[in-house]
Amino acid sequence: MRYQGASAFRHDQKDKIGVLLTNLGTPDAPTPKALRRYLKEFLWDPRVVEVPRPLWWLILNGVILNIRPKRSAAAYREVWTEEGSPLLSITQKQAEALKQALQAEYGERVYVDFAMRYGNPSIPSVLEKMQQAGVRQLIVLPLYPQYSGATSASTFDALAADFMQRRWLPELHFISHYHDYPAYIEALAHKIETFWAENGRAQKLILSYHGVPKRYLLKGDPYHCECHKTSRLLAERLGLVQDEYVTTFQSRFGREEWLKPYTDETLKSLPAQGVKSVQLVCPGFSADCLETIEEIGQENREYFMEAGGEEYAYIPALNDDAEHIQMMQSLLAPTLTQWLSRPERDAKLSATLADAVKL
Ligand SMILES: C=CC1=C(C)c2cc3[nH]c(cc4nc(cc5[nH]c(cc1n2)c(C)c5CCC(=O)O)C(CCC(=O)O)=C4C)c(C)c3C=C
Ligand SMILES: [Fe+2]
Ligand SMILES: [Fe+2]
Repeated sequence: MRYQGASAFRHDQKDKIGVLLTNLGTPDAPTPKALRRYLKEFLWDPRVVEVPRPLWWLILNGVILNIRPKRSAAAYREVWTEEGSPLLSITQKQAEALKQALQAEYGERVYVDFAMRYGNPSIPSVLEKMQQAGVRQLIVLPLYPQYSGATSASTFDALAADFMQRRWLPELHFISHYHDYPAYIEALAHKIETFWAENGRAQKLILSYHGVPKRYLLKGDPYHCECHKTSRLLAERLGLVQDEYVTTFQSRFGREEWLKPYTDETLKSLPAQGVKSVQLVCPGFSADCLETIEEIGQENREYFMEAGGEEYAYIPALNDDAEHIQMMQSLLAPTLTQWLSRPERDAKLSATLADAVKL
């Protein structure tokens, strides 16, 4: 059978409105074996690595998957906690807090869950769970504030691939970005101001975003512009002038040129320009993860200190902060209120119709 139906469907089941939070994903364990599986899925996604498939298959399977898993596993071990991968445990907490908030406001008709684009819990497994639970209207909120083909569009691909196999599709609202949403800017600004109130201010604030190959920008990916717009709005809100902050890009992969300026090179060059104290914030990461805790919290700190820097601080991501959850709640509110204003499906009538079909 080509299309998967909901054969266990009961006509007296109440319809629900689903809210699905997604993030990138993470390995199941900090081991080379789990990393190999995770990186194989992640790096084979043509949205992530735009290189002709036969050539990339050879490089990925012949070189990268023989070297990278061991190196990445060592890095993941540095950040792994009793709750597992930080990205997974924080996303889980975000979903739980959002569920509490939305159900308190709208009641049990709203169903909240989370999924990962790569690894577990997978998008198809959570969509199946939601369909079984009666979700007929679905809002998907990928927790990527800035749109990129490599992240937001790739998440849409995974949804579409699942829907292509399903008989009964939900009504869909896909939130493709929120880089300039006022409550997001406000939550970031408040996080930074709270940090300043407790720790004082550094000479420079570094706004570091995950990079992508420069080629993607030249081909029309709006990610670079959206990062810069987030930075500008945040700087305006904080009253920062041009030389008090800088936007940089981190986490390069491979040999080609990525978006510049690079975070590591910027940090290595700042002390010689007289900047001895910096604070870093990563507005594109909605949850702390390997790339913030290890790369920004540890690796880049060493580069800065070795270059003559004196004070270095990382300001954590918004994670499951109440203000972050409220931001998500207000982002979802217009669609939720609109959908909730429609009459509920008449379960009683449907049950009768179903009986009629059986006769
Ligand atoms: C190979 C190219 C990569 C592109 C393009 C890319 C874009 C991109 N990634 C994020 C967010 C995250 N990336 C994370 C880890 C990570 N990213 C890449 C490569 C690319 N990312 C790799 C190989 C890895 C794995 C770690 C490693 O081996 O170094 C993470 C952290 C996941 C975790 O488990 O903690 C996040 C989050 C964005 C936002 C983005 C483009 C905009
Ligand atoms: Fe990445
Ligand atoms: Fe741009």
